[in-house]
Amino acid sequence: MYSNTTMMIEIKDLHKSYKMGKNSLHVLKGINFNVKEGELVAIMGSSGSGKSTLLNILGMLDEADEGSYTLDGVPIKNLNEKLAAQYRNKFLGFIFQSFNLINYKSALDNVALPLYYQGMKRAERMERSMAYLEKVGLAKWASHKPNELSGGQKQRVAIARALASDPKVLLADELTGALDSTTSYEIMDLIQQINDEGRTILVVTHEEDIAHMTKRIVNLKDGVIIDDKFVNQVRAIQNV
Ligand SMILES: Nc1ncnc2c1ncn2[C@@H]1O[C@H](COP(=O)(O)OP(=O)(O)OP(=O)(O)O)[C@@H](O)[C@H]1O
Repeated sequence: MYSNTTMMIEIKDLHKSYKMGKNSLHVLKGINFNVKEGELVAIMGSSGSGKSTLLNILGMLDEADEGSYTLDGVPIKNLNEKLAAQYRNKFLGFIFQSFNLINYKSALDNVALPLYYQGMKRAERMERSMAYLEKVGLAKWASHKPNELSGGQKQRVAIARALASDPKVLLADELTGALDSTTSYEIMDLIQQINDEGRTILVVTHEEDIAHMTKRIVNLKDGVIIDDKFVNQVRAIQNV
């Protein structure tokens, strides 16, 4: 079904332990999985199963102890720190449960900030940021600060910020965790639209109904994948 599709993420025999004094906690115990371009994948598992650890490694925010990770054909281990940072900015967009917006900046400036760090000229970054705010339905709220926005609106700003760099992969850690169910489904509807346009998205969640709005569910337990299956995607908007 995917024979002509690019492999976006390839992970082989990934291990990660945390040192705890003299002891070591083996959190990821040989993870193997691949994600093709355009997939929408949920990573599920109970608390402590290693979901965030895996997402942090996929997001190049942390390194595995063993195993290989290839992102869009590039083995991550071969990159020096500077290249890794450039690669992360270019290829990956992050969305968090707690939005991680800067409170004293407007919605527009929050979206534009990563573009500033990438060296984009002001006129271009403002135009692009406005276009992404429009895409997430928040053009009218561009000048508002995060504390004037609802939780769902804040997450829309965060999604616009993640998209503005045009990353190949979006990584979301419990993106609906701070939202009521109606707002969660509206946010998942936006995620589904973004995926429909071909963007690869991975969503960590512990909520079954959110996971079923993706196309594939990977289940982690005690640091290993115990189940990896394609599912019939539930359209989020039916639930609103
Ligand atoms: N930096 C760290 N140092 C030590 N132990 C850690 C560290 N980060 C995570 N752990 C431990 O590793 C295990 C897996 O944590 P992780 O956050 O990946 O799980 P999770 O599945 O995302 O859980 P949750 O759903 O509660 O966020 C847990 O036992 C956690 O306490």
